[in-house]
Amino acid sequence: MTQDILIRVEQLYRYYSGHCAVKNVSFDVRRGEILGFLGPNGAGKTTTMQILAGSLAPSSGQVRINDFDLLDKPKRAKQGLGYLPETPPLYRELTVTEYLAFCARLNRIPRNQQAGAITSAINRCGLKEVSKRLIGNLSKGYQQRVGIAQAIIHSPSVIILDEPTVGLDPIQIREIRELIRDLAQEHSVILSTHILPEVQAICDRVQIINQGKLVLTDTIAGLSQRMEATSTLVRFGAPPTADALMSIKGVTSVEREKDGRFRLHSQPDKQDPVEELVRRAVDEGWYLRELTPERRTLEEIFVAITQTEASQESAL
Ligand SMILES: Nc1ncnc2c1ncn2[C@@H]1O[C@H](COP(=O)(O)OP(=O)(O)OP(=O)(O)O)[C@@H](O)[C@H]1O
Repeated sequence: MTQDILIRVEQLYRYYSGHCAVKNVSFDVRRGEILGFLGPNGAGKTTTMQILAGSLAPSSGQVRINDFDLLDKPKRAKQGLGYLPETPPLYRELTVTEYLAFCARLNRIPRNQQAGAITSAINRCGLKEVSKRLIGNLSKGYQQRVGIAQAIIHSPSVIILDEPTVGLDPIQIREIRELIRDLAQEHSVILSTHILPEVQAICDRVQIINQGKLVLTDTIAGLSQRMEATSTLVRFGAPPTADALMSIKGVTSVEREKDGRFRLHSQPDKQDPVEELVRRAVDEGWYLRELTPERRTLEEIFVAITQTEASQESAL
């Protein structure tokens, strides 16, 4: 395992009494990256994250963290990992500092380094003003920060955040996303979420899991490419016939909208019809008034990928 690969997951399976929740999942997490682990509810994200965190045993497969096998050397492997579960493990009756002191001991931070580790986690997670308050009295956004502080207290090389913005208001969501980006300067991050724009906003790379299987691994740039326009809305002063539009190279189908506009479909990896469209509109006097490329949303790509998988499965 090279120094740049912090986590290596190989052929992971997890069964719950006959039901296969994670099927043959393999991936790496590299130094310095924020990896988005994206999937709908019930896809197998939490199960995978729990296995990585060492709180759930896999049915088969291997997880190595900083080159330590999670099953053979659990203590050494877990030292390299911080975990914020979907429901943060908080003690509401403790103050923030008391709770983090408890977490520092749990993580076996040497006694003479505990105070420094607590102060650093408090500062990095923006908890200074609430450090003496009871956790139970904090807002959900601050409670989530405390959850993140416990995940980083032992300076792990990778942190796993499972749905860290669920249940937060829009301002808290923005703040937590900023915090994650800040943390990524020192830690690699696995961000497990079902929120597509969250992955786009924060991550470098994305993996999509559906029904326990990884169905896509790509960079965010690659994902953007998949979102490139496959249709163009056009409006003309003197509209041509649909047949004339169909004759443009690259156009695969033409739809007429109720408001008189046309939607021209094309294929992303084939000839782009726009240049010829503009030239013909000028040459043939169609008076082009509007030309709007329509990008595929991440949702559409997600649905397309997951539906293709589902139809392939049902065909077997
Ligand atoms: N303890 C369990 N016993 C039985 N089945 C389980 C258990 N935990 C999860 N499952 C099932 O395994 C599958 C994957 O669940 P998992 O919680 O990993 O998905 P998820 O992607 O995290 O979804 P969510 O975002 O809803 O938590 C689901 O079908 C779920 O019902």
